[in-house]
Formats: sequence, C-alpha cells, structure tokens
Amino acid sequence: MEKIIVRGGNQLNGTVKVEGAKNAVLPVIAASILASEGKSVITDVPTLADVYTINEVIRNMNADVQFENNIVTVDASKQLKTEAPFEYVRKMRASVLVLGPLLARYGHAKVAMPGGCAIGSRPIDLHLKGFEAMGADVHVGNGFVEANVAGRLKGAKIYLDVPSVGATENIMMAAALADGRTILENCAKEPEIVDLANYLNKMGARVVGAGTETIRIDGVEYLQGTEHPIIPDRVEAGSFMVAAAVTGGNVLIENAVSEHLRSVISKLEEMNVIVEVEDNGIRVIGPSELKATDIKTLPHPGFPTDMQSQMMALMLCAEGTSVITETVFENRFMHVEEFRRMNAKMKIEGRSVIIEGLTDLQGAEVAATDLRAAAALIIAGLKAEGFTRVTELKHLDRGYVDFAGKLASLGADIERVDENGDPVNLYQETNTIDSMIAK
Ligand SMILES: CC(=O)N[C@H]1[C@@H](OP(=O)(O)OP(=O)(O)OC[C@H]2O[C@@H](n3ccc(=O)[nH]c3=O)[C@H](O)[C@@H]2O)O[C@H](CO)[C@@H](O)[C@@H]1O
Ligand SMILES: C=C(OP(=O)(O)O)C(=O)O
Repeated sequence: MEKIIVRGGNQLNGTVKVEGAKNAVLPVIAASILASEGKSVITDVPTLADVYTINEVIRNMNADVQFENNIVTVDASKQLKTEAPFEYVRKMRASVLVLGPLLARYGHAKVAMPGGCAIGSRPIDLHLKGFEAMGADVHVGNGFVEANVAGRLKGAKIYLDVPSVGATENIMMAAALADGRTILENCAKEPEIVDLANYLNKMGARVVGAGTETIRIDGVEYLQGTEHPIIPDRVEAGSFMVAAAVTGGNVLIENAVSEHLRSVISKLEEMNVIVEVEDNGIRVIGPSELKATDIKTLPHPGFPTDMQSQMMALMLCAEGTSVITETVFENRFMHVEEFRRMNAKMKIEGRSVIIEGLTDLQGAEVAATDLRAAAALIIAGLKAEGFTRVTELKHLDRGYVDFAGKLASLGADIERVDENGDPVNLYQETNTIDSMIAK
C-alpha cells in the first residue's frame, strides 16, 4: 500500500503552480460529447485519476479521446453508445454528467445510479426532475437510471430546490440542445458553472446568466467542437494557501484566482494570515500566531465545503476555539477521527465540530477518508511532531497532481513510497498515471 510520509516542522517557502480545475474539466469533457461535428481541444487539463476516468467513460461510448501534454482532444462526431456502466460511476460520481448530453443528443441515456459516498448520500433527484420537466421519461431501477424522450427535449422553467452544482451542469448541457428556452432558477453559481457555460457558448450554445442564480438557455439544433482552456483549480490553490499558513511560510500560489477564493481569503485573514493578491497569483504569509475563527460551509460564494477539512487542520494550530458547521453535505466529518489520531481535540455536535486550538499535533498513521481529507491530513502532518503516514492515496490522486512533490519543492520533508518503502513518482511514468484509474 502506498503512503505519503511527512515529517513536520519545515516552513514552506517559494512558488507553486496551480493546475486546471478538476471540477471544471469533468463537466467540460462530459459536454464535449454534445458536439456532433468537429473536435474539442481542451487545454490546461490536470493529470488526475478523475480525468482518466471521464475519458474512459466517453471512450467506452465510442468517442475518440486523446490525452497528452495537459490537452484532451475529443472527437465525438461518430454515433455514440448511450450507456455508462457502474464500473465508472463507482469510481467517480461525476460520470452522471454524461446523462444530460446523451439525452439531449440521442433522446436516450442509461447510466448506473451513483451510490452514497464518504461525505453523504448525494442523490441526483434534482438532475432527474429537470430532465422530466423537459419532457423526458425517467426510470430508475436495477441500479440504473434510464431516460428517454421522443424527438428533442423541450425547453422548460425549472426551479432547483437546492443550488446543486451537478444538477445545474447536467440540466444546462441538456437544455443546450433542447427545443426552445429553458429558464433554470436557484442554480449553483460556482466558477466551474461559468467555465462550462463559456465552453458551451463556444460550441455554439446560447447560455446567458451563468454565475447568477438564474440561467437562460436557448436551445440550438447542433453543437460543434471548439478549443477551451480550463480555469485554475481554486480548491488546489486554497489547499496550498492553508499549507503555507500552517507552517508560517511565505508562498506564491501561481495561477490562483482571487475572485474565486474570496470566502477563503477572508477567513484566512480573520486568522491573521497575510494574503496578497499579485499579478500572477496569490501570496500567503503565515503569521507567528494564528487566531481561531468560525466557518459555515455554503454554496458559492459562501465558504466551500471542499476546503472544510483543510481549514480544520489550520484551526487545530490556532489560538482559541473554532467552530466549523457543514451545511452542504450531511456526513463530511469522517476526517475528525483521523485528526484525533494525531492528538487533535475536537467534538462533533450535530452538523458542527468544535475545535480546540493550539493542539500539539503528533505524527501518526492516518487514512484519507475522502480526497480533501487526504490533503488536510498531509497539511496537519506538516505541523505535527514526528512522522505522519497517510494511506488511502487513491482519494488524493482523484484531485491533486503530485501534491507531495509540490510540497517538497516548497521545502516540506515529504515523500511518497510504495509498500516496500521505495519512492514513487507517479508523474514521471505515463504508465503509472494510466494505472491510477485501475485502483
Ligand atoms: C465534480 C464536482 O464538481 N464536484 C463538486 C460538486 O459536487 P456535486 O455536484 O455532487 O454537489 P451538489 O452541489 O450537487 O450537492 C450539494 C448538495 O445538494 C444535494 N443534492 C444534489 C443533487 C440532487 O439532485 N439532490 C440533492 O439533494 C447533495 O446531496 C448535497 O447535499 O459540488 C460540491 C458542492 O460544492 C463539491 O463538494 C464537489 O467537489
Ligand atoms: C467532493 C469532491 O469531489 P466529487 O464531487 O468529485 O466527489 C471534491 O472535489 O472535494
């Protein structure tokens, strides 16, 4: 079993570059199958396990997909198969994002139902209600969701009960090829939604209002391939910001976009961290004493749930008591138990965790419970006394490119090893990266 071993105590200094965003590239690759003509050339694509998975999903449907030098090229002009089996959805829930494009283009889609996962039950009822409102007949059974429509989907007025990121994306993609106008209300406003809308518009779609709570989509008859760069990953950026802060270091996070990180920056500043926006990124300077604060996770532009566990690591090192309230996912505190193995003093009360600050963190063997927990435990390890060994790295590889290598380049004492203790560098051998999706 591979592990990341980190010895705490080193300060981080220098420059680190953020990759393209996982949560932007997955819907964009799913949307590429809407193009019945031409090739899509998607640039700034991170070499993540999830990217290999979504590529496999659409390759399995007959799309021609290449991935080299951070560029994904998709030719989906052939007749595609309209099914995505459980083997992919099991690895990555975002595989359900092919439902909308397939249904809109072919009038049929059959995708395995995603189960619950380590952070919550994560239903897709809002995606399905949206398709039904557009005239689809949706049937869930035998572990699959199957949707059919005779002819084209019809534009509709759809109100989302909660501003779901995935439902907004799936419905927006379906509506792009529907007959008539769709008005989507109470939608998610995340930067990744805006990136997807920009991509769709370059393909020939007519999407207006992405980034606000109402999106209007006027359906068109066909879409074509286009070129599109992926926006920088705000969660990877935020993770390095926290890592710099926890060690009292001084790090320039290149490519980080401050407008995407307003809530994170504001909380770091409340904790006494110095944050400077520079031309090419964000500089973070950790203080000698961090101050406690409280956080409530919310849909964008509120504090992102995907930064919750990393902030928990920072709060453990702050003077005073902090409280985190998780309102987006009902079960995103699995990492608390792992932090406790590192001597953290925390109490879970309903949807909140009370964190006693200035813990003497101790190195321990801990298991990543989800992808952000993996980063958070490594960040805590940067501060802990002695060695922290983090296992279950399959989660980390879904969302971070060479996290250990990038931290090492900033001065962390960290390495990734295999079961024999030999160093592993996933990013030097293409074969090894390919094998990530087999895990
Ligand atoms: C690939 C991707 O972009 N993943 C992100 C996306 O996940 P994802 O798109 O799955 O998250 P959603 O925004 O859909 O989920 C938010 C909340 O809505 C609920 N819900 C969602 C859909 C639905 O049909 N019914 C329903 O009740 C969920 O259970 C959850 O409690 O947004 C999350 C919230 O910012 C992030 O943590 C994930 O990193
Ligand atoms: C929860 C996350 O991703 P996903 O929705 O792909 O599981 C995440 O990126 O933290």
